[in-house]
Amino acid sequence: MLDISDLCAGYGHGPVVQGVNMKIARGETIALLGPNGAGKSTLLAALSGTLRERSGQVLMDGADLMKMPTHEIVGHGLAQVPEGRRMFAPMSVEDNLRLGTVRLAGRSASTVQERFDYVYKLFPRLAERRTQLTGTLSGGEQQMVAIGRALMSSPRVLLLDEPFLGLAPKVVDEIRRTLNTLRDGGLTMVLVEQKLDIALPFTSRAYVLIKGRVALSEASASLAGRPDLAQLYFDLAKTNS
Ligand SMILES: Nc1ncnc2c1ncn2[C@@H]1O[C@H](COP(=O)(O)OP(=O)(O)OP(=O)(O)O)[C@@H](O)[C@H]1O
Repeated sequence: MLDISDLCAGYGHGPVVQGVNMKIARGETIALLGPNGAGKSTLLAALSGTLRERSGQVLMDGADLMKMPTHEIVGHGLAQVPEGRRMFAPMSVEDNLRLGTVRLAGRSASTVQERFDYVYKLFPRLAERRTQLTGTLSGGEQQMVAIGRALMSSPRVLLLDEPFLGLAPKVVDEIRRTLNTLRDGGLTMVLVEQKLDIALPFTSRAYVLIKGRVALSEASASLAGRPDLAQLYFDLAKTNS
C-alpha cells in the first residue's frame, strides 16, 4: 500500500531523514521506534506532506504522494494525527472534527453525517461534548478529537505521532481500545510511540530509526522478546555512526 524509497527530509540544515526505504502492506500496523531526535516525526511529516523539504519517492497504491499538495494527500487517503494534537482551542469539538472533512468536499451532507456518526460511535465522549470548546477538554479528550478529525476524511492509512504522550493510564487504555478496533477493522496504521509495552503488542512490524536511517526492521513480537532495547538502540547507533 505504501512504498517508500530513498526518502530524505529535513529543515534546511542538512537531512534529518536520510534515505529511508519502507514497504507497508494494506492492513499492517507498523511501529516506528527510535531514540529522541532520530527523525520519526520528521518522517511522518514528510509522508503527510506537512514538511515540503524532502526528496525520494512515496507511492501509495501506485500514486506518488511527493507530487501532491497536503490536501490532495489527505484526499488520496493518508491522514496524520500530529504530535501535540494541534487543536483549534476556541472552536467546538464538532467544528474541529469538521476540519477533517476536506476529502469529502462536494460530497452529500449525508456522507459527512455518516462520518460524524462513525467518529461519535468510536468516541462516545465526543458525542456528549460535541458543542464544548475543544480548549476546555481534558488532554485525553483532545487526543480523541485529534484522532477523530483524522478519521473524518475516511483514511486508508493513518499516521499517529505519539498519541498517548502525557495521558493518564486510564485514558491511554480507552484510546488503545479504539485503535485496536480500527486495526481489527483493517485500517493501515503507522504508530510513533516511545513506550514499547504499548507499541509492540499493537503492531505487527517495527522499524527502528537511528539518526534518520532505518537501522532495524523486525516483527514486533520478536523485537518484544529482546531483553534490553535501550542497549539495542545504543549498539545500533554505534554501528550506524
Ligand atoms: N521544525 C524544525 N525545525 C528545525 N529542526 C527540526 C524541526 N523539527 C525537528 N527538528 C530536528 O530534527 C531532528 C529530528 O527530530 P524529530 O522530531 O523528527 O525526531 P523524533 O525521532 O520524532 O524525536 P522525539 O522522539 O524526541 O519526538 C532533531 O534534531 C530536531 O531538532
